[in-house]
Amino acid sequence: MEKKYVIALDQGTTSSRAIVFNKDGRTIGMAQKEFTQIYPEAGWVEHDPFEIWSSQSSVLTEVIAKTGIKNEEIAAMGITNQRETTVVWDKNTGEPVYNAIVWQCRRTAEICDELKTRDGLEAYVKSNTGLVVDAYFSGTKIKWILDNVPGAREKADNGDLLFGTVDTWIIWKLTNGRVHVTDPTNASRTMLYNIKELKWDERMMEELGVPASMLPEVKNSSEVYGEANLGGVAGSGGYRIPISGIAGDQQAALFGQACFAPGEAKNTYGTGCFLLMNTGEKAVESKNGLLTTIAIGMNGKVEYALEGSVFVGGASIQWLRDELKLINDAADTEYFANKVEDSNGVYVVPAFVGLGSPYWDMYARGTIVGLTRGANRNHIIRATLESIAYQSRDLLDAMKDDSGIELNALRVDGGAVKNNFLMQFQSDILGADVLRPEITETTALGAAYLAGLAVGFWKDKSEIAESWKINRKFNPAIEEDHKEKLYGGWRKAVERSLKWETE
Ligand SMILES: Nc1ncnc2c1ncn2[C@@H]1O[C@H](COP(=O)(O)OP(=O)(O)O)[C@@H](O)[C@H]1O
Ligand SMILES: O=P(O)(O)OC[C@H](O)CO
Repeated sequence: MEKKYVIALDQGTTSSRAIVFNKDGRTIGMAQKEFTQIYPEAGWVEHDPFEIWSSQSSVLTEVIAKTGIKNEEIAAMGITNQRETTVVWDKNTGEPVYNAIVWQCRRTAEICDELKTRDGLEAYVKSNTGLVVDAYFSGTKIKWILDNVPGAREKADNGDLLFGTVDTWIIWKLTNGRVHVTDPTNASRTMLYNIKELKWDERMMEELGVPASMLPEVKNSSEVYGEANLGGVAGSGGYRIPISGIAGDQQAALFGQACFAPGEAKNTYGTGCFLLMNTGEKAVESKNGLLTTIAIGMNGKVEYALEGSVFVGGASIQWLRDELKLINDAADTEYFANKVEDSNGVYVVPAFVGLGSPYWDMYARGTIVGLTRGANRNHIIRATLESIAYQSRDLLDAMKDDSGIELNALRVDGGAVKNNFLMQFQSDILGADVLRPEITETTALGAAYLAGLAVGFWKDKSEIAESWKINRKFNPAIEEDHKEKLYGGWRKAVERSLKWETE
C-alpha cells in the first residue's frame, strides 16, 4: 500500500500530542492530552513517567482512529520531546525509580552551587558541553536521584539502572525495552555530552557520579532506531512502523521551520520561549548568556545552534488562568490586553522558576512592579503578555551580539503565536518583522521531517524548505524612542526580581 503519512509524537511539558502529516507537510489530524504537573515543594516540578507514556500512547491510537488512516499507509514515526527532563528506571523491571524530574525543577540549585566551586569546572562545562552550570540540565537531576532515592546508587553501580530524556523513555516503551537510544540534540542538554568530541564526557560523568552504563547510545537525529508495534487484527502480530527521527522539541522546531542555513533563527512560544539560531558547523561560544547546543545530527555529523532559553513564557498565561483566575482561557488575554492602551507602567517578571538566558539566576523569583492606584486587571494581563515579548527581546539582543548577525526577521511558532496582540507587540519591541507560518505545529513537523527523510518519504532538505508557507507577517509599528523606553522599564523590573530567594 502506498505510504502517504508520517506520524510525529510530540511529548511536551504540559501535554502529549500525536500529529499525522502528509507529503506536503500539512496536518491531517491531531490528538492531544494534558497530563498532571506535580509540584511536591516550592520550585520543584515532576511528571509521572507512566502518565507521560500512557498519554503519549493513547493519543497515538486516537489520532490513527480519528483520521481513519491505515497503519500500512504510515511511512514512519518521529519523536520530539520536552528536553532535559530526566527519567531513571530499572532495566530489569521497567519501573522508574523516581518521578521524572522536569527541566523547570530547581531542586538541584545547591548541587550546582557546589559544582561551581570545583576547580575550573564551570569553564569546562561551558566549553565542552556548551551549557552553563544550572539546575535546568539533566546531569544534576540524575545525580539527585542517585543520591536521594534509597538503593539507587548501588543499583546504578551494578548496571541495573537506565537514564533517558523523554525521547529515550518513549522509544524504550514503544520497543518493549529493546532500544535505549537518544540523539545529539537531546544528549547536548544533559551536561554529560561533549558537543565537540560527540561522545559522553568522561570528566562530567566522573564529576556527577553517573556511570556510563546508564547512558543511552547516541544516534543520528534521522535514522531507523527500531520499530513500534501499532497492534492490528488479533493474532496478526500487529503492524510495525519504523521509528526514524528524534530531536529535542526546540531543535525539531528549528528544523520544522526550515532554518537550515547559518544565521536562520526561530522563536517558539510554548510553556517557555526558546530562540535558536543555526550556526552551521561552527559551535559559537556565547559571551551573553546563551547556550551552545547541537541543532541536528545527520549522517554522522552535527550542526550547531546558539540558544536562548526562557523558562516561563506561555506558562505565565496559565498562571493568570489557574492561579490568579483573571481569565478563563489563554485566548482571552488578547481581548483584555487590547482593552487598554498600554500596561500603565506595570511590569510582570514571571521568574517563577528563576531566570534562564541571559540572566541565569536560579534564585530569581516572580515580581509585579510599577503598580499604581489605577492599575487594573487588564494592565496585569497585558503586562504578562508583554513579559513574553520582553524576554524574547533579551534573547535576540544577546543573539545579535554573539553572532554578529542583524536579525531583521524572526520565524515564530508554538501555542502562544495565535495571539495577534503578542505577535504585534513582539515585532514592536524587537524592531524586527515577525513571520508566522501557516503550520505553527513546527515542532511536530520537524520530527516528522526527520523521520520521513530517514525512510525516503521526503527526498532532501530543499524539498522540505519549499513547503514553508507564511500565514502572517507582523511589522514594527512603534517609534524607536518609545520602544527603548518600554524596554528600559523591563530591564529595571528584572533587576528587582534577581537573587530574591537568597536575600
Ligand atoms: N491565545 C493565546 N495567547 C497566549 N498564550 C497562549 C494562547 N494559546 C495558548 N497559549 C499558551 O501557549 C502554551 C501552550 O503552547 P504549546 O506550544 O502547546 O506548549 P508546550 O509544548 O510547552 O506544552 C500554554 O502555556 C498557553 O498558556
Ligand atoms: O515542552 P516545551 O515545548 O515547553 O519545551 C520545553 C523545552 O524543551 C525545555 O528545554
